Amino acid sequence: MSVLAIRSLSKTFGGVHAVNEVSFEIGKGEFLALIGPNGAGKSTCFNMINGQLKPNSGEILFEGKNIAGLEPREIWRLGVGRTFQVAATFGSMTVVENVQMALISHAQQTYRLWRPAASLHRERAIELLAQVGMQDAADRPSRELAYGDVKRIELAIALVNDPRLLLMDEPTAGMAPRERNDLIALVKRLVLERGISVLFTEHSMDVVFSYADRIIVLARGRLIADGTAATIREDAKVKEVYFGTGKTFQVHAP
Ligand SMILES: Nc1ncnc2c1ncn2[C@@H]1O[C@H](COP(=O)(O)OP(=O)(O)OP(=O)(O)O)[C@@H](O)[C@H]1O
Repeated sequence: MSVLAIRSLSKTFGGVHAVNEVSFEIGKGEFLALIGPNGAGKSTCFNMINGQLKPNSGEILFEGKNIAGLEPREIWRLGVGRTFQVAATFGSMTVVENVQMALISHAQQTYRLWRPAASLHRERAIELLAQVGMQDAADRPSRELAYGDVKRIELAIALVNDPRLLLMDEPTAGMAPRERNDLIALVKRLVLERGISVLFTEHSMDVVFSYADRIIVLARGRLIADGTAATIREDAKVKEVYFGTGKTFQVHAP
């Protein structure tokens, strides 16, 4: 059984078919890239899966259960993780406190318990930081971190609820090419080690074609291709929608 099965998913805004009868699946431990030109419907698709948007029609089966239309928190608790931007909100907290906060929230403890429980979950938080190579920075204020390191913390936080599916909408936005590769290589390692399935969007074709196990392509709300890097690179429809965008499908292995 697939971890996630999307069936005929649709969402319209006014008269715009942002996502139009889209169907695809993700297997266990699969690293799946969702690509497409601007306005293709990638974010809309993501936001329906994580609960921020309600679909007009279609099913989103997570481990066989239809989660379409559930609240984001319910979906998260079922085991669908996502990366959140921590940079702005929690800059004054230390790195480890940021992760502890997420653990406390996961355990449904309230914010007012935070102070007396400052050491709560520290051990588990350090463990999660170790998984993303950030344990040495545990007691540094988050605001002092380089951007690439903040992204690693966001990843550690996304692992707090032991997700079986992780959604990453443009995880490397704003990063330099080298940093992008490092982050995606780290995610890929976690996918392999923990057997998590990952759905990610990414504008760097180099990253997508180097790391994704499979690639699905949206254009104007419709799914136009689904296959391995080799298949997608040669797909006539894909070439057509990307023609003239300046994007190439060359693989520059990092
Ligand atoms: N809240 C909204 N209200 C109205 N139209 C929207 C809304 N969100 C998205 N759209 C429209 O839906 C279509 C798909 O947008 P979406 O943001 O999902 O595409 P995308 O593939 O993520 O694009 P990008 O790569 O530029 O982020 C676009 O035509 C967009 O203008």
